[in-house]
Amino acid sequence: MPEILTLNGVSRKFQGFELQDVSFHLQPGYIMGLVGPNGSGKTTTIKLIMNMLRRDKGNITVDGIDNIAEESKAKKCIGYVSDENIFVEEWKPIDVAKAMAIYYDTFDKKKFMTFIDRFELPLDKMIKNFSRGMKTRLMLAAALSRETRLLLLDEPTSGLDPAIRAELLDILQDYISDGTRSVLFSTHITTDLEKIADFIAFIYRGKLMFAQNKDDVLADYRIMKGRPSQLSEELKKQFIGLRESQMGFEGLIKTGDSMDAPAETVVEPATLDDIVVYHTMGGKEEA
Ligand SMILES: Nc1ncnc2c1ncn2[C@@H]1O[C@H](COP(=O)(O)OP(=O)(O)OP(=O)(O)O)[C@@H](O)[C@H]1O
Repeated sequence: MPEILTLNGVSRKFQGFELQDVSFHLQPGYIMGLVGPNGSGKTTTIKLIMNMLRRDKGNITVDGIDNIAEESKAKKCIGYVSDENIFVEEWKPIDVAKAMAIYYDTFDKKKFMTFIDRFELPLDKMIKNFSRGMKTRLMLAAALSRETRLLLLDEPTSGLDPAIRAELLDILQDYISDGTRSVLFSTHITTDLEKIADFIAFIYRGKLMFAQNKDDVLADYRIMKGRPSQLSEELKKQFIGLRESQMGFEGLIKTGDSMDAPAETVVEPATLDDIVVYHTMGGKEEA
């Protein structure tokens, strides 16, 4: 079975920003979370996969299909949820169903209606009068109601209330459970990723810092805390990001570098949030 998604040396330049040489792949049956601070290139990466933006370099395949040479075939494999509404604002959910049935031969109206009901969406209201979370739920209902191999979701959980968010995470796990499909979703809510992601791709200032198994990522880093007197210049150099105060210090360090921690410093597991936040504070560049 081919990889569900492959990016090879993908680059795109805007004024003041460049997505540089991004390469990663996603195998069937897995969920990958795309993280990084505001403006780091997550939406740009997702739009390049959707060919909504032209890349300058590199190539992208979806289920083995080149996303430019065979664009419509590739897009049929993808269920896409944008960070903004993609439907005509004057449409009601029933108009979305009509349009989906025209564009996609695998669209299942019954399934769509079941999701409309499950996501508690009104049938008789125009999309322009939907809240942000309702718009996201509608795009999810549409994306989940046809046969796809990849769900490509741009911050799908950020506008959702906790109950629907938990439900969505269950839906995503269900989606990949037969081992033939995958999910790539960007988010700032790293606790969602701690729950369901198998892989984490971390983009910062247009560069892919890593795309790795989540457990390996968590095993790779530690938080070290201590008193100011324990922080030598030598130790400072080891930190990826460091916070100092008169009371003490706390920083992110590679697990290997934490092995010879000075006596009485505290070394703890790092969360994904710690890993993202400390990487963006500056300090040592990744090897
Ligand atoms: N069409 C465009 N024209 C010019 N610059 C753009 C365009 N699209 C994106 N950018 C720039 O590319 C950079 C990355 O933006 P992008 O939306 O990919 O970030 P992001 O990681 O998704 O951020 P956020 O977490 O805030 O959604 C930003 O500096 C943005 O201004």
